[in-house]
Amino acid sequence: MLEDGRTFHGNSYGAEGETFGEAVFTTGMTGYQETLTDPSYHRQVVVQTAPQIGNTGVNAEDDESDRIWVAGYVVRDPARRPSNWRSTGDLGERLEAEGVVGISGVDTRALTRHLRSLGAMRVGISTVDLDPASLLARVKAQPEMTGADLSAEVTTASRYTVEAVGEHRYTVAALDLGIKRNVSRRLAERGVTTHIFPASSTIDDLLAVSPDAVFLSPGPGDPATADVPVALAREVLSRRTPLFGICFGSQILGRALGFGTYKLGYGHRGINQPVFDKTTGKVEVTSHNHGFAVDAPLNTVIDTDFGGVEVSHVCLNDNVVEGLRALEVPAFTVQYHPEAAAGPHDADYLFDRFVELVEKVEAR
Ligand SMILES: NC(=O)CC[C@H](N)C(=O)O
Repeated sequence: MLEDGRTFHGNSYGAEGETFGEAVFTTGMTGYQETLTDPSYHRQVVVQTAPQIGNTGVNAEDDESDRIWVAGYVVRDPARRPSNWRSTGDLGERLEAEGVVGISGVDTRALTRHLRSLGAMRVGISTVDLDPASLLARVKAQPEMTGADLSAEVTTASRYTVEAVGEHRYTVAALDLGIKRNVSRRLAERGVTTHIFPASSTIDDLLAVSPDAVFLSPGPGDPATADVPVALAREVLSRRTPLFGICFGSQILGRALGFGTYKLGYGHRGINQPVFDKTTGKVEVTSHNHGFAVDAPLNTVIDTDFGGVEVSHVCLNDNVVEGLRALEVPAFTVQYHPEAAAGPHDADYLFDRFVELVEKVEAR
């Protein structure tokens, strides 16, 4: 039941019961396990446009966090029998085991077109309340994503460390606003040890590990609510410690530089979004999961409290800001996911850019 009253009937998939959230669609044809376990999908009911989901089962290696985060799951045709050499289980059974309410047999193409025309909106899925009027009333009583402050609900309870692989080169303090495992994995491959901090950490907490750089993670919710991490980012910028932000982290760094953020109509979620890197002139195919974006002018150097800043990356579908680069302090961001698993890997170079930025600052 969507908040505008449009209803889709289907079969129970995963757990029975009832769930509510923001209905969003993702166009990724692979990587459903990574999608489900991405904390940025907290409070969102994910609609998969790919018609068949679950074909390769689930495995022990691909989770991006230690649980499924989506509030609900909408698919067309779930696999009746998974088959893959890495598969250790069935997706429907895993959804059920984790209490995730889903629905199958839905015309996900019609649902996606509806969301694309009218925008992301609240939704409910129920196997218990089949009365449209009462379900609709409860959908409308749910909180909206605009104004949602969710970092405290997804962040780590205490600090932990992911060690560098091979020789240790640098130490990064990462603020966990909903981090995905592949971020620290990508850094570890480059000799970086990452200390992952709870969202409420202060600048002194971060400085206690003597970081060579700070990372602001992806995460769920409305960046306009993230005043505490924005203040922290401003302190990091003032200290000229290298700073890299991904997605939610990009929005926070954008706000720290003085930009506003706004909600997109239906967001970018998928793994084939074209992004133009203005620093190289190259187009990369990238993974996205964002419903908000930074509001900044595209083709000019913008004067901020921390010197000139330019938009470094732009989405070629709709000209949305996909990255920022500070010219006078060592800080940059991307709104999309260079750490993307199951790929694509075009944007992997951004982790090299981060390490090169740290190298440059250290060499001074
Ligand atoms: N993946 C993310 O970090 C998402 C950021 C933010 N919650 C958005 O939807 O835009």
